[in-house]
Amino acid sequence: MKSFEQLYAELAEKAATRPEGSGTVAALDAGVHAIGKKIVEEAAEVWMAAEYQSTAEAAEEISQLLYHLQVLMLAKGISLDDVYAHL
Ligand SMILES: N=c1c2ncn([C@@H]3O[C@H](COP(=O)(O)OP(=O)(O)OP(=O)(O)O)[C@@H](O)[C@H]3O)c2ncn1[C@@H]1O[C@H](COP(=O)(O)O)[C@@H](O)[C@H]1O
Repeated sequence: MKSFEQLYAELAEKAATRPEGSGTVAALDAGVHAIGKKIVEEAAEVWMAAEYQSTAEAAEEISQLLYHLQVLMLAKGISLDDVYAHL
């Protein structure tokens, strides 16, 4: 289990070191357009899970949406504090 901050730090490290086989590196290389499409797809899966699936399944979909949002943040150079400033 990891926190939102821990995941962001891990993904930032992946982006910097570009380890072989990293899905995050592949997503960043695919670019903002592809990441954005993934976010929309995952958001729809969150919605569907919340309406028709279990609480645990909805939580898993939410975790995937948060992951892809963080990938977009990294692709755009947006820090956690940049986002937290608006919360
Ligand atoms: N938390 C996540 C995470 N959540 C979601 N995903 C990605 O989102 C996909 C989930 O999408 P779906 O369930 O819709 O499955 P899918 O449509 O079949 O997926 P794709 O065909 O698009 O790959 C997964 O296949 C992963 O590619 C994640 N990929 C990585 N992480 C974590 O990110 C860290 C770095 O990962 P790597 O960069 O791969 O090393 C690790 O700690 C991972 O646990």
